[in-house]
Amino acid sequence: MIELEGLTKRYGEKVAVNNLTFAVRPGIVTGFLGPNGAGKSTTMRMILGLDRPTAGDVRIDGTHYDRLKDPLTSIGALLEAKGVHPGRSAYHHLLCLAQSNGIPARRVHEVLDTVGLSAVARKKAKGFSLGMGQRLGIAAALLGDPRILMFDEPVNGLDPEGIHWIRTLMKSLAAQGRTVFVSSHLMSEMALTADHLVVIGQGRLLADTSMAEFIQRNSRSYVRVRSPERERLLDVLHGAGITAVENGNGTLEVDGSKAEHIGELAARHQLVLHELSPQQASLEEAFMRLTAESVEYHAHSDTPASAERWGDGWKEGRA
Ligand SMILES: Nc1ncnc2c1ncn2[C@@H]1O[C@H](COP(=O)(O)OP(=O)(O)OP(=O)(O)O)[C@@H](O)[C@H]1O
Repeated sequence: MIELEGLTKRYGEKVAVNNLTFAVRPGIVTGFLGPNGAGKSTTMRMILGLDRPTAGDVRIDGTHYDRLKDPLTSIGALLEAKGVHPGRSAYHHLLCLAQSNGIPARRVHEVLDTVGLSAVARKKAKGFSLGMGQRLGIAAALLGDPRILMFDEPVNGLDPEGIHWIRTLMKSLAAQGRTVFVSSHLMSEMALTADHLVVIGQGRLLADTSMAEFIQRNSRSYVRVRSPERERLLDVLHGAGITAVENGNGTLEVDGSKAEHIGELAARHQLVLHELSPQQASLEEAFMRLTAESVEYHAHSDTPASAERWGDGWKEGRA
């Protein structure tokens, strides 16, 4: 478990991380989401003791990182492209890391196998593709067989096969009971990977919620209807107790009614329809709305947004 309490980091006037309090639990994948510059990397660096917090506290299974006996056996991390000596092979890079951390050499073979690099283990790292480099970074994170794993934007720049592989790996690590904390600025990616979400914007906590709840709150479905006889359509819908919202470009959005029902109603009144399409608001859209609100909110108030606010904010914004 990773526990943050009031974690804050300032760089001069800039507050990169602002009073973050949350816990990352074992057995699930927790997604750490926020737009570029939200403070994700800074938070992860503080968890690893690479940056000193200005205020607040962070603990790894109850202990500060710098007091962990064998850190690599407690927490493994993939931060931005690690400094691998270009002339060194994947095998030697991992072997050096293992030897300097008291980890048996057989683990090097095991992790090379896990990440699928065994066949190129003796090749020099300078010939590695971006995807191979990511796999090597992940192998290093797994080396100490840690209970906690942290990945900063692990799918950046990877091809679909690499993305799928990382997604599967994270889920299997969580299924083994490990704590998996992964950052991304893409909601669509997290929707497929994470069980739980922590969202930050401008260093502040915006949401700490299960993915199921996020989806339930934000996947609003509605029907888009367009007719050359818009006023008559509105009257017919109104007469049937259906509320339609005009969205400005001549189309209507209808909540709480199926497309079939609207189509049959229109046919009964001999109304021509040019469009009748069920729509689903995307999670990416909901995430952008949530984080955009944080910017606006930041300008007007000092109080952090609550988890409730973003759910309702989305609905209010659509009305
Ligand atoms: N060493 C530093 N000195 C000054 N400002 C910094 C430093 N490191 C980060 N910042 C600032 O702190 C804020 C948070 O940066 P951080 O890299 O943690 O965000 P992020 O969410 O990881 O973004 P990205 O997705 O772009 O990596 C940014 O405004 C950044 O410019």
